[in-house]
Amino acid sequence: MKSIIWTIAGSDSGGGAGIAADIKAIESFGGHACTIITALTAQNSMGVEAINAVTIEVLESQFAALESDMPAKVIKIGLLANIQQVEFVAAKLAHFKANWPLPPLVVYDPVAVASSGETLTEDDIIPTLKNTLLPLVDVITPNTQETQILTGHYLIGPSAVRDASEAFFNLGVGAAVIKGGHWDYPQGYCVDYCAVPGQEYWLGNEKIIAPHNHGTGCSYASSMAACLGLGYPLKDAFILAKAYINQGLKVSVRIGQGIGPVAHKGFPHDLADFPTVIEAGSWLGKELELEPWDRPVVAEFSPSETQQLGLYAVVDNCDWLKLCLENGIKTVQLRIKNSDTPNLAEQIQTAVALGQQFQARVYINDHWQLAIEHGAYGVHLGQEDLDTADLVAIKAAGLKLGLSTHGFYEMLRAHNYQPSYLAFGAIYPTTTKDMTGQIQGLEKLKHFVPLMKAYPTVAIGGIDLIRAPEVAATGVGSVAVVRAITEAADPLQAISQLQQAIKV
Ligand SMILES: Cc1ncc(COP(=O)(O)OP(=O)(O)O)c(N)n1
Ligand SMILES: Cc1nc(C(=O)O)sc1CCOP(=O)(O)O
Ligand SMILES: [Mg+2]
Repeated sequence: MKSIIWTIAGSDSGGGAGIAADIKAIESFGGHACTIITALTAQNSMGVEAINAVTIEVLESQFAALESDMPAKVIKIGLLANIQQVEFVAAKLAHFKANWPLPPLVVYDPVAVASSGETLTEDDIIPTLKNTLLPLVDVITPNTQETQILTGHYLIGPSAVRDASEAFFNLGVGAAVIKGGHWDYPQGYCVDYCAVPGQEYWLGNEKIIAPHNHGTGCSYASSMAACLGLGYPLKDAFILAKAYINQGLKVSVRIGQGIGPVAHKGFPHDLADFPTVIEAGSWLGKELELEPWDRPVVAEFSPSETQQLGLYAVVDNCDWLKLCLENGIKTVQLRIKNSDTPNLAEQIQTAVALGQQFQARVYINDHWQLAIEHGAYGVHLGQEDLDTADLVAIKAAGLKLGLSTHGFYEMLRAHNYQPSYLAFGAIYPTTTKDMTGQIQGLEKLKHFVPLMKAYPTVAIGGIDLIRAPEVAATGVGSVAVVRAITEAADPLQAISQLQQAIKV
């Protein structure tokens, strides 16, 4: 069933922002948009002529109709036209959060000031917002101006952005997404910030000069709401929303005599529309004073000689490794998770030699120092390893590098390093490793593969003989398995059947 997203917002008679933008963005991501209209604004591409707030009775009737039949997974809030509306909506949200079996997530785009500069609210709602609504908000998506109004922090640099997000947390907000569309820092770039207590994400891309940008704030917040409704983690919703807006800005056109609306072009499929994940050590990271600033982002690892890595066996000792190679598997990983394994170095040395003997691609998981020491073909690393491994040394030694990714954000982060292949996981639930909260499913894999078509791609996690054909049908270049081989009643038969099953 489609996930239901309510949008509580104003109607823009010009069709560019508010409810109109919200519906288009939510539907673009496959959500179902339900609407609770707070005001019938009279506006066009030139500006706002009237607000026309609805009464609390009209608001109540919309809530009642939806609550009895179509409860929301995510509630996105835009324009609240007056203090009574703020108080009423806050009371409703408090009730839903306390009483619904599945409490809704609340995404709030504080439309305190219209992009045209005209205020859309009838009175000073800021104190009421802070006291009643913000403590119920899971994700707030203000622009720089709205951030300044709500937190009192003037965004003169990265540390002020951090301070502002802290101020939101102190007001009871769960996560802050501060949009940098109006912020020219670094010059010529558009940098967005997302934070939950203890964790922050920065995204950036060259500023897209698009005069027709009406409705970007509403569309951004609705895209995030839709993605959260689909079960994407916050960091993935963040990157998808930004890609959606970039895509829309690039093709937006004039409608009317003034500022036209951002375009709505469906789920973002073009890598060129995705922002860069800003890492400490990159030039953008240095501009933003991200730490540690002295760990350079190393890119362009030795390219793979083929896009199709085929059946990829992930095993924990050299007996299995040899059996796989003897039976024709050309991509194998030695994955020994216990660093105290007494003969670890010996096993890695043997694995390297077996790879050479069978002219196969043998990757060493985790132990990159020993992999370099013993002249391995390649290493496979996880996202955490990117913060600690000596990537300069791995690249200098000419080793291939495979990187794990779990979702859009990690995929775009891995893309910064231009590894030899990208692995997407966990596609299905698995008992080999705790992947709670990181199961991607086939539908996401269908997005990952074409986005990253420049790389050899690998799917991993819970893949067996039955699932292998549908995984291979996504176009992924390799299917990686542990248990489908090591726990098979007849491993040799399993290898042969898996090889057949992934031929598309
Ligand atoms: C092909 C492939 N993909 C993903 C992984 C997982 O690697 P990582 O995230 O480093 O986790 P551990 O395997 O170290 O637990 C992999 N090993 N191989
Ligand atoms: C080692 C590993 N890494 C994963 C990831 O998603 O990064 S899933 C996984 C386990 C794969 O084992 P099986 O084929 O037995 O499900
Ligand atoms: Mg690892």
